[in-house]
Amino acid sequence: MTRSAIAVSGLRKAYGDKVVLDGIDLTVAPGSIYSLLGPNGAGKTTMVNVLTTLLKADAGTIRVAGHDVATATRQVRAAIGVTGQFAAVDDLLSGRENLQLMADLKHIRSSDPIVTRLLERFDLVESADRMVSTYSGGMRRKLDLAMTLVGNPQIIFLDEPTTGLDPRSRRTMWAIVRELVAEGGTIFLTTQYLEEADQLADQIAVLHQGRLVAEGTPEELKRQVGGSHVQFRFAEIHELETAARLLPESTRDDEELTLRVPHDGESRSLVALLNRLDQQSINAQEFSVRTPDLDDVFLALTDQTSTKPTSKEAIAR
Ligand SMILES: Nc1ncnc2c1ncn2[C@@H]1O[C@H](COP(=O)(O)OP(=O)(O)OP(=O)(O)O)[C@@H](O)[C@H]1O
Repeated sequence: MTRSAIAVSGLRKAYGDKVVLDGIDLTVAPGSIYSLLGPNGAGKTTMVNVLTTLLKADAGTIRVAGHDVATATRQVRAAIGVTGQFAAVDDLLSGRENLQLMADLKHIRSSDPIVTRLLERFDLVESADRMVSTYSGGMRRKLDLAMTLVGNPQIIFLDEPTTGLDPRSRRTMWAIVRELVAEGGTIFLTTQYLEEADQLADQIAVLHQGRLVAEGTPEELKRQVGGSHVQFRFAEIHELETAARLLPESTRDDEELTLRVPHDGESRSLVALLNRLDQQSINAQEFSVRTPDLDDVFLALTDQTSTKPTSKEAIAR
């Protein structure tokens, strides 16, 4: 059996009487991307800090790269790289100097070729000798990740690596993350962006109120909230009532005047459905066909049913 890159059992962590992680079990397969998804304050950074030896757990067994984080801190640190939300980058040094400093900290001799390769890889050659204070947010994130890769860590922790980045920089970052995994690395990624987890992760875990409320592949999680459906909105309650009687498989929302009808996603059955309504002279003010996305999963799991996030990507706080 292949050894897990990360194996966590019964992890608990509280700050005073505030329990942040309340019995977490998870395993991460080598060479995969595992995404821990949760809104602000869910405990994602706390989890990363425990797994990367920066913070002691109150209870539980945690092995990273086969080493116990409580007793083999040095071995764990040698096997991992961590890119934090607040970059460890020094603003008053150039990009090249930051990378060199990291190589020195890791006691890497003759680091020049390594630094040059990383600058090339992250498209930072032109700005390599400029002070980091002049870099854009996207460039800083790339430099931060480049610094994490100094010393070729087996397991890379990315704590919200794209928060605050524009869509183009976010996509560049995703491409880099995919490359790292293609090269055999293991990624533990925290994010509050559903789209990011959907795009990148092999396994997603949803963290809510200290517990993992769901775990699975993006497809498995989407399946949990059911299949596609058509949603109709009516102008009058009597139209909703007539439509609901006609379509007993539907679920209705009297306040919103909407009706949700399960649907197989095919155009022919959509036409048949619309015809059934039309034959009874029922006219919906609007309708939409929806396949479940991770927004639905998150809202269903955490019971935040009142409002849908305005951006498809972001989970509402
Ligand atoms: N050192 C600390 N002392 C007390 N409470 C803390 C400490 N660090 C974090 N917390 C609290 O623990 C909870 C989890 O915080 P954490 O930073 O792990 O969440 P997060 O999911 O990473 O959030 P974000 O997305 O906002 O970074 C929050 O309520 C936070 O206020």
